[in-house]
Amino acid sequence: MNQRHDAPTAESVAPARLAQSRDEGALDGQGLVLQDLSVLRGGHPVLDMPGTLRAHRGELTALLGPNGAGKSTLLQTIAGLLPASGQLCLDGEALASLTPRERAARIGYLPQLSEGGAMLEVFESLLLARRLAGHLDEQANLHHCEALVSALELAPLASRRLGQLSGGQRQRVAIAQALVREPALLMLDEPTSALDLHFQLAVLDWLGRDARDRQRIVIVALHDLSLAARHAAQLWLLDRGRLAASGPPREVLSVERLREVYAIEARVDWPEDGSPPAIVALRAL
Ligand SMILES: Nc1ncnc2c1ncn2[C@@H]1O[C@H](COP(=O)(O)OP(=O)(O)OP(=O)(O)O)[C@@H](O)[C@H]1O
Repeated sequence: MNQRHDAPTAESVAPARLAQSRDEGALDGQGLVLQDLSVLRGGHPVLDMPGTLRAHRGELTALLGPNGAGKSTLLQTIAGLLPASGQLCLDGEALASLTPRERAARIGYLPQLSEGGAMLEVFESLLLARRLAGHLDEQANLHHCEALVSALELAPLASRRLGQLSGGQRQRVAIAQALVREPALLMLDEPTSALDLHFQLAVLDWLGRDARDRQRIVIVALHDLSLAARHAAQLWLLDRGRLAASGPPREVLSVERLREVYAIEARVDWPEDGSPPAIVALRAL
């Protein structure tokens, strides 16, 4: 197997040659800013991201990279679940200075696998998630949950218990549970992994629209490059714990870069008529 797909090691996590240049050095201002971030797991370096990276309000940012590249580690670090060195600022405020309660109110994080609450009904679970996030106006809560149920096509499931749902249905409810809290920063780790083609498109459409309408920062870890290219305003591409590239999809997703990072031969089509891009993996190298 190609060495590129090996887990990062102390040797492979060298300082990234390509540091993000947008907003270099700016920790203030709107959005999420990461600066000189590095993370150890089990005593080994798994993320090393020198430079400054910003996720903007109102935009969907897709986090890409092969297995073991560090996507979940990065999201867990931003969520405050892993210690890191470097700076993390949300709308100009250091995340480290927030209390756990403040952090929980402002940051929503949906892990790759989320279980629990099997006996709760879908609608009840949304109301509970919203109340736990500190939204106490019951009328507004009902209204908000109903709107979300409709938007994510959950109405037929509203009174079903979570434990009785299929994997894809459960995943859609988990996305709704994260959204219903209305965090300023929403991070979802592979939220479309169990969804059929209709819901992959519908959910990402909705997340993009929600980011724009509510000026939310949304970061989504994805493996599907076509989905990322179609829905994200910018991409962060990780490779063995380093930032290989960041920027608009058309700049990041070149045939050469996919060969280098994913060890694949790919076809990358950006239709001139503005229709969605198609990225097809042709062969593993
Ligand atoms: N609990 C842990 N303890 C020690 N090392 C870990 C732990 N979890 C992950 N790692 C290591 O951290 C590195 C990054 O893993 P991470 O889960 O962030 O990758 P990923 O990009 O999300 O991968 P995938 O696409 O497979 O989900 C890998 O080398 C992995 O082996």
